[in-house]
Amino acid sequence: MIRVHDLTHHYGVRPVLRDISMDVQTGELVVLLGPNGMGKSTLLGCLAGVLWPQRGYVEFDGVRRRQSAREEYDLRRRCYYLPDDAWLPLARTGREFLIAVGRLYGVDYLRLFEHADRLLTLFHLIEQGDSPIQNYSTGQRKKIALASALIAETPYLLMDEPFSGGLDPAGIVALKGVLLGLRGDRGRTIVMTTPVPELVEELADRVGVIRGGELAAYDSVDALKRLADHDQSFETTLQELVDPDTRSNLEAYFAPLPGEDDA
Ligand SMILES: Nc1ncnc2c1ncn2[C@@H]1O[C@H](COP(=O)(O)OP(=O)(O)OP(=O)(O)O)[C@@H](O)[C@H]1O
Repeated sequence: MIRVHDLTHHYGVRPVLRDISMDVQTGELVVLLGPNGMGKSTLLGCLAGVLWPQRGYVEFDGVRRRQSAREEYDLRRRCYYLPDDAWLPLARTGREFLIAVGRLYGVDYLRLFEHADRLLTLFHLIEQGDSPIQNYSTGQRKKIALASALIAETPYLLMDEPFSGGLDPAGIVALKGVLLGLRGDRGRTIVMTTPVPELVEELADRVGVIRGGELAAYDSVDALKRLADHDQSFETTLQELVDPDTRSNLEAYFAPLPGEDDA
């Protein structure tokens, strides 16, 4: 289980997250949703231990992040953090990279080679698998980064915008399927961010909406669905939670400009 308690984070004097508290149960897939620049990546960075909140704390199974070097080291081996612009070893092949990540996370050798093959197949990278990553297209780089997160086989997976960055439709379907499979059958705990409400209904057990530096909503998909009006889709309900001003801003945008006839 992941516990975030009363977390506040500033960049300089500017507060980005204020008093965030949330629990993620083991085996859940939680989607953090919010407009651009609202602090989703910052919250994920705090969960991952790469950012240190000014107040509050993050715990994994009762172990607080960055409390002791030994505990933090153990935690990092159980928790894979994939930033949205993950570093890649450009001179290495995709396969070499996957094998190196798997070894770093202590995955058994025999499984590792088979798993790497399956990931390369799943993401249509078999042909590129033995070429240096510098020859990959943008979408292929995203796919190899995603594969690196999956090959680590960690119980906790923190992914920043895994569906962005040029994934093609087949890649999106593959990633959705893998995340659903891991959550359902293998009891992995996954926290991911996205600015796109469309992904939530299919994937999430629970949704956190970050707005104005606060957790504006944190509930199960079923509970959020009950908020939806009969004449309104779940996506529209989510969209309104994420950005209540979108509709009025659209109306304002299409209002007659000076000199236009408003008849
Ligand atoms: N290193 C930094 N120094 C100063 N300000 C930062 C830094 N990183 C992020 N910010 C600011 O903090 C706010 C939250 O950024 P963050 O990247 O967490 O948002 P986000 O919700 O993930 O956005 P997006 O959907 O665009 O990825 C933004 O206003 C951003 O400008």
